[in-house]
Amino acid sequence: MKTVMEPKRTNTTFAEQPLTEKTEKKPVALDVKHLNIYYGENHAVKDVNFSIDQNTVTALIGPSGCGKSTFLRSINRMNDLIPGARSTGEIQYDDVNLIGDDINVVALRKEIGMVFQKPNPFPKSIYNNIVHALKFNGIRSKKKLDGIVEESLRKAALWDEVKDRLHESALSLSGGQQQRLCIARTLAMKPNILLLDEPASALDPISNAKIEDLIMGLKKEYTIVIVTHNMHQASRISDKTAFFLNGVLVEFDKTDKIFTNPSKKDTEDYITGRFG
Ligand SMILES: Nc1ncnc2c1ncn2[C@@H]1O[C@H](COP(=O)(O)OP(=O)(O)OP(=O)(O)O)[C@@H](O)[C@H]1O
Repeated sequence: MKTVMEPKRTNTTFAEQPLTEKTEKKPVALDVKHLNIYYGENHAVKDVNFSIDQNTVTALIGPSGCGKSTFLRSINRMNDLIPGARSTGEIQYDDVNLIGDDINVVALRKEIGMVFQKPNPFPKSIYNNIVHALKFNGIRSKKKLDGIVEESLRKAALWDEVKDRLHESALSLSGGQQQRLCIARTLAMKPNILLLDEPASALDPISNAKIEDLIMGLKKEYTIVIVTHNMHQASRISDKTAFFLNGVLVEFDKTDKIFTNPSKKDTEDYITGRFG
């Protein structure tokens, strides 16, 4: 696996820095230990401990404000952008603590990509949405860029719908297509882990189903962590489910177990809709 430690300076630019050698994938993708996240005085994530296996889909569920998105954003350091946010503890990834001080956040976000609730394509062509970051990272060969565009769009189950209109504006796509384009854009960076923050909640049921199928297919190649408010979606697509409440990880287990025989009463109350 690639590493996200601050790369050694060479005569290439910072953005072009290679992410160093690949070694064998470990069975655990992310190992979270005593993770605490604060916004000023607000203790939003409280002493969370669990590990996420490679090539699985993990659903994060829980009522609004329980810390799901905060936890998700901490994995690729998006919380760094929020004034007053700070974290303690560890998120181990390939023997590197992702919340440590010595992390190259640019490299980290290539390896751990994120897709948000609202599709946010650039106001550029479909093609340029995919190649934008690749060009920034020094890839110039048209043949290579064309290849990555096709590969990413195929993986995101969008190629057949857009292959004849690659140079049209991404904004001309439907919401569901835009979201698959955003997934393709993330896949073009060749990540190991995909973080999805309610990626289908703003979409119609057919687009939602396409995104769910896509996620289930992508886990062969990627480790996926998804925040969802949709219990049916969590039970359909995830292997494991983490239930958060008031910043605490109440229960983490196989999805079947969480939805059929949870160990904690709070989990049962939440999944059966008796909560709040
Ligand atoms: N940018 C921010 N600045 C300050 N506090 C924040 C910020 N984002 C979230 N919080 C606080 O952190 C806590 C957890 O919020 P978070 O958004 O992580 O919950 P969530 O479970 O993802 O909620 P939702 O399901 O509504 O998206 C809440 O108390 C919230 O007010």
